[in-house]
Amino acid sequence: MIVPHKIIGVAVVWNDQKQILIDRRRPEGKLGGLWEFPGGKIEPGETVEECIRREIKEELGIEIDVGEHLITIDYTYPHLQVTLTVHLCKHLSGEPMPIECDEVLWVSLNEIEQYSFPTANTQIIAAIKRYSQTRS
Ligand SMILES: Nc1nc2c([nH]c(=O)n2[C@H]2C[C@H](O)[C@@H](COP(=O)(O)OP(=O)(O)OP(=O)(O)O)O2)c(=O)[nH]1
Ligand SMILES: [Mg+2]
Repeated sequence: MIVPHKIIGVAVVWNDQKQILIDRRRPEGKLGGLWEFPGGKIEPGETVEECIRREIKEELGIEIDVGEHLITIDYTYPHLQVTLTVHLCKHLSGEPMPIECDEVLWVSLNEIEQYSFPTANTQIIAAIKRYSQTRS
């Protein structure tokens, strides 16, 4: 069966306390109620970096600095194929607000396992852990 393919820019946003921003998807729909890293579909003519900066402003009302590419994940759910292009980002200003989601939260890398993410995110979280080990 052919499923739709979405290309998504995804932000791993760090603050000065070495916490990461996660948001909870609205309860309705596929993957409802799960936590994710903020992001969304790349629009025509937009770079991944531009997409990520725009989506984070739209969804959470904050300004970020979009930094280096962390990992790209291709994953196929029963209903959808996603390509998640993940960048490491730095929080610049603004208090995150749940504009298009249910909840937003700053979490430490140690706490992140306590939250339920879509299956594709397992690889993202592993990559964040590898990255933070090489840095410390
Ligand atoms: N933003 C984000 N999306 C993720 C993650 N993991 C994951 O599987 N996804 C999937 C869920 C969605 O199907 C897709 C993101 O698409 P989207 O944000 O543009 O669209 P959506 O499903 O929330 O809703 P819509 O705008 O299409 O109505 O990628 C993640 O960590 N962050
Ligand atoms: Mg989204």
